[in-house]
Amino acid sequence: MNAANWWQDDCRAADQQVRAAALARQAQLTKPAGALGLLEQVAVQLAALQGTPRPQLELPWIAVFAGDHGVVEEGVSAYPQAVTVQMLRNFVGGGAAISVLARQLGATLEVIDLGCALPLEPLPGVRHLQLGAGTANFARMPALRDEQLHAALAAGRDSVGRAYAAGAELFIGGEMGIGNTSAASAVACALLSCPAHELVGPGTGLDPQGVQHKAAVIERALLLHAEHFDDPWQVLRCLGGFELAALAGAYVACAQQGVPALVDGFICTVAALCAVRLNPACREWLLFAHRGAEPGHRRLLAALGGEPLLELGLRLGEGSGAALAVPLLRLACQLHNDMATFAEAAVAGRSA
Ligand SMILES: Cc1cc2ncn([C@H]3O[C@H](COP(=O)(O)O)[C@@H](O)[C@H]3O)c2cc1C
Ligand SMILES: O=C(O)c1cccnc1
Repeated sequence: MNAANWWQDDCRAADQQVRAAALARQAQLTKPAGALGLLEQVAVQLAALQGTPRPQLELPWIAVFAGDHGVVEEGVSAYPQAVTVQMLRNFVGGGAAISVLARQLGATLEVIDLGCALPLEPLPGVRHLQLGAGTANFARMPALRDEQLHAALAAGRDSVGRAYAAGAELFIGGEMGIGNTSAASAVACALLSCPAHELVGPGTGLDPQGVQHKAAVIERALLLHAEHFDDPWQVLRCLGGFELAALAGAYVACAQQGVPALVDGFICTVAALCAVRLNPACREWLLFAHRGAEPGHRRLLAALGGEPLLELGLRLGEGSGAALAVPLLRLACQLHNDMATFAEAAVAGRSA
């Protein structure tokens, strides 16, 4: 193994003894067996991942990765590229959806600028890594250079390192980058061997004609880069983005460092698919927050065997859907930890 390819290093294993204890506890709680559905499963999974029979979710860590996309010159987004840097200011100004959600949750919000196309002044509270002035247009050439992909993957890993050091019990990745539903769709088509029209959707709000044009641009790019599609690293290099790669690196690092990750929307789920292709053992550390409105999200979740907690018609990104699922996960933990057992409450168990 190439030592530089840190993403191939071993992942931590969930604690199977704790899982068995957590499952046994669920069976003793005063409710019909299985009656809390997916909430039981996520509490047990969090217990096994956190290595404790009493899972906790006091400090979620939210990292929003931002980067621009050269493919926007093909006219694939309903919004102008300037929105990426403008939203970076909004994240730290406190007015973005994820800023509001992070405040309400008492979560740490870290904002990482990986490389925007438009000029951006240094912003207090933003980590500026400047991997380039956005990616290249993947409809014409590879989106990233090798060193940019290495740096983006490492940026995700390093954010997880800070989350771990801060004692965060959950990692949420978010993204910002006009055009990134195109990059995400292209990556997903390459990894799933799927034609563009089956995965591409409106993103920020293209009309049906716009979606058709976006699919045609992606189809052209798929033909251009097809020789690389058996290697997830090459797929990210040819079709990905700085923030997609950082998210993929973060998800692998979560599994290596032992921090459960809660995956957000369509874009994050594509990054999760990349992570699982780069290092299949990381799958166990991924929880899925929601199924969003972008039509390809359903297929992505199915490919990953991910069972989302929420379905709210979200199509925002930024990590917002994952943040919205945190109260539910917290309640799942509290139910698991604080409900009485049949014996404690003197309630009769199942008769047959
Ligand atoms: C104001 C605004 C805030 C956002 N926050 C997240 N996105 C989301 O929309 C973008 C992807 O959609 P597309 O591929 O169609 O450009 C990403 O930046 C994503 O995070 C936003 C988009 C806008 C316009
Ligand atoms: O689900 C997402 O991640 C998404 C969908 C549309 C626009 N931005 C993000």
